Amino acid sequence: MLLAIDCGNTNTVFSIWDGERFLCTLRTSTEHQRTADQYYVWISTLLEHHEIPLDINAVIISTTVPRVVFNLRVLADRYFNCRPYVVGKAECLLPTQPRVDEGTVVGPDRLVNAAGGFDRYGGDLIIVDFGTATTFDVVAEDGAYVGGIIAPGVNLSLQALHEMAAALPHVDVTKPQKVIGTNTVACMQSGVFWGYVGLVREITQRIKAEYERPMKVISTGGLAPLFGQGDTLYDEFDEFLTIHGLRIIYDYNREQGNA
Ligand SMILES: Nc1ncnc2c1ncn2[C@@H]1O[C@H](COP(=O)(O)OP(=O)(O)O)[C@@H](O)[C@H]1O
Ligand SMILES: CC(C)(COP(=O)(O)O)[C@@H](O)C(=O)NCCC(=O)O
Ligand SMILES: [K+]
Repeated sequence: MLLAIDCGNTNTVFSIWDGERFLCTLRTSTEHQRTADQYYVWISTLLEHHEIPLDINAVIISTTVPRVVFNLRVLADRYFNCRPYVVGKAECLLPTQPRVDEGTVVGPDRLVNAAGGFDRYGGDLIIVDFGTATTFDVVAEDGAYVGGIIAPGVNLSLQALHEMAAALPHVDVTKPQKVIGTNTVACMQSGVFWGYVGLVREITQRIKAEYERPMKVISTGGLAPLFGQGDTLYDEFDEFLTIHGLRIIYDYNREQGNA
């Protein structure tokens, strides 16, 4: 069984596969202090709940938080008796190399999205990923990651307003009924919601104009559907794009005989 780990700045998602068959995902908050033993107790309890035997013998990790790698490596070594592939490290091969400025370290999540997106939808893509940051990844005709955009995440923007402005409360993002807010919460929700709809529309349009070839827009991340509602911001929403990308990169390494 394969354990594929997608660790973002906010949440870590473990997905479990039996051969090619996807079994389940488990989600926890990202904390670099969490030890291998703590992960193991958590995974084994949840798998027991799902009635899935714990028979993991391969691990692949993508993380935007470098400090979590140590404990995840210990987890793989101590409990699953294997050496994990860590996306972005030399030991993990990529189907295509990114084409970016020399010395740039691309977020592994973006390389994984590019691999998953290319496998599912072909090249010439814009992938919009709503995470801690909102990222736009441009995938070329041959599947290479060739750049993109990093914007502040939706919840990060709302949190920043609350933290930096004494009179602004903590609010959750939602689609407001009206644009003109008539109370503080409605004003904040309108600013963030319509601001992000505009951000996504403007950035995708500008990428398309600069790229000079027809492109498909794929969205992923828990908040993506909210912003697509009733609008034509994306061609597809793909909740499992990142874990699919991890699967593709894992298979590629096996095919290449990279043990
Ligand atoms: N379905 C959802 N509804 C509301 N908020 C969500 C949903 N999914 C994720 N979030 C929030 O979006 C933010 C980014 O989460 P996530 O996509 O897990 O980020 P990352 O990949 O950077 O860890 C977090 O604040 C999370 O709580
Ligand atoms: C842009 C990111 C912070 C997004 O991370 P996330 O929101 O998924 O936690 C991450 O991809 C990252 O740290 N990137 C490094 C810089 C780059 O990709 O160019
Ligand atoms: K992201």
